[in-house]
Amino acid sequence: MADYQIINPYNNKLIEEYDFTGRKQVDAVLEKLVAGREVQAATPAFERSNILMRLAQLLLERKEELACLITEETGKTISDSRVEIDRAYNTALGSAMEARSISGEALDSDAFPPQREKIGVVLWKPLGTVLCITPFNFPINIAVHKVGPAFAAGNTILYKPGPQNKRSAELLVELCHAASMAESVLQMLIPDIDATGHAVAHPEVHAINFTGGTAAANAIAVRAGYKKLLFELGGNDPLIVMEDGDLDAAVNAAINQRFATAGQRCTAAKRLFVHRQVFSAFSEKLVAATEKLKVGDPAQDDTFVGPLIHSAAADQVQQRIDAAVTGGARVLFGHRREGNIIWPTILDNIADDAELVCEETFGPVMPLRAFDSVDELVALVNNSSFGLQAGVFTQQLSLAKQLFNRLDVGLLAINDGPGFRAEHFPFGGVKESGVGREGVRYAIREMSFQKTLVI
Ligand SMILES: NC(=O)c1ccc[n+]([C@@H]2O[C@H](COP(=O)([O-])OP(=O)(O)OC[C@H]3O[C@@H](n4cnc5c(N)ncnc54)[C@H](O)[C@@H]3O)[C@@H](O)[C@H]2O)c1
Ligand SMILES: O=CCS(=O)(=O)O
Repeated sequence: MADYQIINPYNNKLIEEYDFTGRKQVDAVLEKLVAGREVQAATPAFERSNILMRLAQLLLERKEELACLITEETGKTISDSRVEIDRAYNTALGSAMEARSISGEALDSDAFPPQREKIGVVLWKPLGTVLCITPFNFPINIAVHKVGPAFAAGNTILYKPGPQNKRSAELLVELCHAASMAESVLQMLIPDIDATGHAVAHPEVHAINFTGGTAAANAIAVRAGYKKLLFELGGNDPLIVMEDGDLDAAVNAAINQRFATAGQRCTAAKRLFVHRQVFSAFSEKLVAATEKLKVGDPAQDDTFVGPLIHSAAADQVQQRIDAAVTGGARVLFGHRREGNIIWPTILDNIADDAELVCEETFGPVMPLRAFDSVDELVALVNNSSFGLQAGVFTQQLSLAKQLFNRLDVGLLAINDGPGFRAEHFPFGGVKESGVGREGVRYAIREMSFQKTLVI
């Protein structure tokens, strides 16, 4: 039996089965990427930019093919998959633009005695070879968020996609090579866990750019030693509705940022905190909007919620919902499953220590929690091992600024949900949500080092 079977999460059909690669293939590919550093060193920034522009164009030209592959592999609805390719286009375009402006700074030595009349010229230089490891849920855009900036910075790249995403990843690499990214500059492998760890520890790998869960991140950190780590990890992001918040806008954000992608987003609105004064009105609007969502075949254009990535993922979400209900939670909508599909589910009266609330729950379920004061809200939101993003609906700018300062997150969106993301904004969290920042310009710096010339 093959090491891995790609099974369509909606219809359980076998798409492909294959064996993982081993340490020998990792060593052989890294030998190519060492040679590729000379190719990168000889490629000026404007040529790297042009290659990334061509990649952006190819992503648009092959959008439907890429979107269908994502839907087949992950069960993401075709409408969400198309949006992902539009986002990947922006990410590639942003990488192309930033490649032309990786600027450093000049320093005068006369800031401190003795007088030496020296000038320091500080430039950003590539680290060398970056191992880019991506998760299942946004297989193309998250890969472009790694490959694009790594290439723009002048690195060579070993790209390790999720095992479920082999075909979409292969097409992405085909497009990168068609855009003239040399094969000695970008290589893709799907090694087994041991060989992946071998790559992490390999002396010719200078940085690990990883997006995924905490368990994998911890395993990588153990093998990586003091290499540069860029970790984009989990989230348990709050969507907050204050007593003066726009309830229709908040419902729209909650629906799109929790039930789209079947809730499988690091920045999904996984916990909803609603001021008690508007709790009933918000809940009624939310249920009424949720009832209208189409659930089912992700290949249909009008489907809003498709299946989770596999049965184990659906089992975990169902068990957490069942446990919350057993613990006294009230079901306002949903609590239904068919195959790998979990219906959009809305609960309230949930215990604050329920696993559904305390852990990162990767599914279309919304726990609603009423609160009465800002101090209570801050304590509830910060009582998490994660700290990725947050969103608050309020008209009080002073309150929003207070929450910006008091919440342990990497981003606070005002009158939007925690799922807000612009590809060129800095992206990342605190605590167990990760280390470092993506967002094209910031990722370029993470995969570079500052080199100073003194004149
Ligand atoms: N912060 C972000 O930008 C972001 C974005 C998407 C997903 N995520 C997180 O990713 C998780 C869901 O994605 P997933 O299920 O693919 O995550 P995962 O951690 O299971 O896998 C992520 C990647 O790491 C690889 N991997 C797994 N174990 C490994 C190990 N021991 N050593 C090296 N590599 C290993 C996988 O093959 C995959 O390519 C969630 O926690 C989600 O919050 C975070
Ligand atoms: O899973 C999170 C990825 S994104 O949609 O926030 O970029």
